Amino acid sequence: MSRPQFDPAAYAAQLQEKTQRLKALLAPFNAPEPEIFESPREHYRLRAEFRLWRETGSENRHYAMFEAGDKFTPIMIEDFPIASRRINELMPRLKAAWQGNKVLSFKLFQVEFLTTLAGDALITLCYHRPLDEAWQVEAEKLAAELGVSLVGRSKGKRIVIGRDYVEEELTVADRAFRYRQPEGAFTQPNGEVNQKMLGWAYEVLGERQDDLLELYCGNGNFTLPLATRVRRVLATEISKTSVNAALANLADNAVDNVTLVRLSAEELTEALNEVRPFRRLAGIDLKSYQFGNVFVDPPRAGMDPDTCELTRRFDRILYISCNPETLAANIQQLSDTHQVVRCALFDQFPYTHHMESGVLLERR
Ligand SMILES: C[S@@+](CC[C@H](N)C(=O)[O-])C[C@H]1O[C@@H](n2cnc3c(N)ncnc32)[C@H](O)[C@@H]1O
Repeated sequence: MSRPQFDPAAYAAQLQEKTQRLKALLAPFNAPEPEIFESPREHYRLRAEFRLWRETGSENRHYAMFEAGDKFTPIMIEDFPIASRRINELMPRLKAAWQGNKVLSFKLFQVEFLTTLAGDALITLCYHRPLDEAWQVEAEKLAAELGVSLVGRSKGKRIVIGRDYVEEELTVADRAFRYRQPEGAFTQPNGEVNQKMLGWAYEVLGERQDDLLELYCGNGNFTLPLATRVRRVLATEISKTSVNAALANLADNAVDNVTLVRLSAEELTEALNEVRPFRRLAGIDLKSYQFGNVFVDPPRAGMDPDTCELTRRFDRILYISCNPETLAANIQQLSDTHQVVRCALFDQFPYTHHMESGVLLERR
């Protein structure tokens, strides 16, 4: 993550610029006016990742970040107002702990914080050395002192002290959903805005009598509330860690109309096009679904052309995107059969040019 230029006075103008950019990208498709969902101006980011910068000739290490494109000029970070209050409270306490403790600080090069609106916290410490018993003893003391879970990482090895996930609670249409969000897998960075996105998607999908196909479902962030709107859901995701979290989240929330399969979007497309069978789909009767709706939330690259083509089969395509350029390219591919009937801008990433958006496409 490069350093966002924190400047609350500039927030409104930056959001206006993003709104204009989204409108311009969606103008060729006669999209309606976007609904705008603002972010808190500070303490909105639930995750933060810092490199550590070691003073020359000393073992003192400092939190550091870099501007995009410049890996050599560290910017020392003492506090980080865009990050959650919990991260800001933990940062100096963690730094004091490693400055006074060689076992914890030796070859420590990166620190990652993961927190939740519900107040949970997990810290990942990344090392350029193997982790031994002495490290584990000190790390256990530190985890207890800070009241967090701790993960030590070194060359593909991982030691977990406490849990390897944080617990979150998000409310959608007056129902509270409990989530576990695993370390090392995707989570939405801006909790308040995420909750607004879930509410928007829930409202826009509406109450349906048929089924929903979900691609790129992650830890089940959208799956849980959207499952309450339809008869059945078939949800897919590529990451094993996220799939395991999603399975736990479905069980914890007693959501029982979802079938979850670990498949890439490309593999699912092949399965639905009967290009080849997949063992992971054994026992699932794809033909038994009455899919009227598809929900997608792909990574920045958007949907590949074949997956995008697959979504054309559905009357309703609900699309959340973290990259408006690839969103526009996908809509372009679908525009002869589908039209944009709702759209929204979710300001997940204040003080950066990044934006999250959502569209509902319906068959013409
Ligand atoms: C933007 S995240 C959205 C996750 C989830 N909807 C959420 O709100 O947390 C995109 C997800 O797509 C998954 N992913 C990336 N490439 C994929 C692919 N080719 N097929 C399926 N899932 C993929 C990632 O692991 C990640 O969980």
